[in-house]
This record gives sequence, C-alpha cells and structure tokens, in this order.
Amino acid sequence: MANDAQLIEDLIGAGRLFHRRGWVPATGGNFSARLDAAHMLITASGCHKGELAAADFLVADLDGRPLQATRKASYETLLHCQLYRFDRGIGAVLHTHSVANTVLSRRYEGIRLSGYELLKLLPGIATHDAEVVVPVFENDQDIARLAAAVDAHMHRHPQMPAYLIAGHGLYAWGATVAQARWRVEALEFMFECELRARLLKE
Ligand SMILES: CSC[C@@H](O)[C@@H](O)C(=O)COP(=O)(O)O
Ligand SMILES: [Zn+2]
Repeated sequence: MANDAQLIEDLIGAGRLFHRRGWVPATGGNFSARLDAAHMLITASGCHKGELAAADFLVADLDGRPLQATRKASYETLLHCQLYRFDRGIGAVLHTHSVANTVLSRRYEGIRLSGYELLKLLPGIATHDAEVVVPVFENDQDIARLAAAVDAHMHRHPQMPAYLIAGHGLYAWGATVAQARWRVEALEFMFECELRARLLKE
C-alpha cells in the first residue's frame, strides 16, 4: 500500500483537478484514503478542496473518531466509514458537488447510464453494452442516519458502483486514490452527457 505522504499527495492532486473542473466549489466535497484495516486519512471539515495542504488531513478510525483532536474531521466522515467497513477492498473515497450531479440528483431517483464507453471504468463492467443505475438517496443532515440508509441499500445491491445524494453530490470509491479519481471522472462525464441529452429532449 502507498505510504501516508503519497496518499496525501494523491488526494491533494484529486482536489486540484476536481476544483479546476468545477466539481468541488468552495469547501464542498471530502476525500479519504484507507491506511489499514481500522484507520483512514480524511480531509478536515471546512477546507477548500482545491487548495488542500498536508495539514488539512487527519487520521480517524473507522467509527469516525479522529486520533488527534487538533482538527475536526469532515462533517460527512461516517459516509466514508460506511464504505470502508462494507468492503475491505475499498482504498479511497471521493465526494464531489458538480452542477451535473446536483441537477440530476434533484430531479431523478436514480440515474440510468447505458451505452457509454466510459462505463468500463466502473467495477465489473467490460463493455459499453451495459447498464448501471446510480441510486439517489434523500439528503439528510443526520449523517449517521444517511450512512445507515446507504449501508442497507448496499447490502441489497453490493454491485452499486457509486451513489448520489439529492441536491448534494456524488460518492465514488476505488481500490486506490487513482482508481477512485478515474471513476469520479468517468461518472461526472456521463452525468454531464445525461444532463445535456435530457435538455435536448425537453
Ligand atoms: C459547506 S457546504 C458542504 C458541506 O455541507 C458538505 O456537504 C461537504 O461536502 C463538505 O463538508 P466537510 O465537512 O468540509 O467535509
Ligand atoms: Zn457534501
């Protein structure tokens, strides 16, 4: 596994890229990477995700408790914990607030993606001739309750490649920071296509 410094560098790079693309406006979004079976690195709450520095990361356990009490972990830490606890193969979790994911998630209960070449970036898909539905959960400021809803859904649909929160954003993950970033890039591209295609039809 990559060392802490490399993981932080990779997460800072993802933040810069996502901010350039307009996917993490202001302090929106949060990022994490697994350190071991019981710990993760996660962004502190309230920092600008395009301007992250090493000091903006802290170590927390998978119950969301920071090891050092110097900074507060992301408000949405429990959503990251849920994913790491659900699947030991998950090594990184990235959350974005793009225009496309926000508009689509306010309007639909799930986003059906089919026929896109970039679907092949998602787990278990080897052809464009496939279909996935990215579910949309109701937004909830009670993050423990939201994490429980996601967990219940994932137990019924373990192949779920990512999820949206209505009017809020995307959660995607991967075995490494790079893989999670590629999946965010692929999903945001397909959401942008869906938004434009749906506008054309209206
Ligand atoms: C300040 S608006 C965005 C937050 O409410 C939240 O949705 C978010 O993505 C960032 O929260 P954070 O606590 O910085 O990780
Ligand atoms: Zn958010």
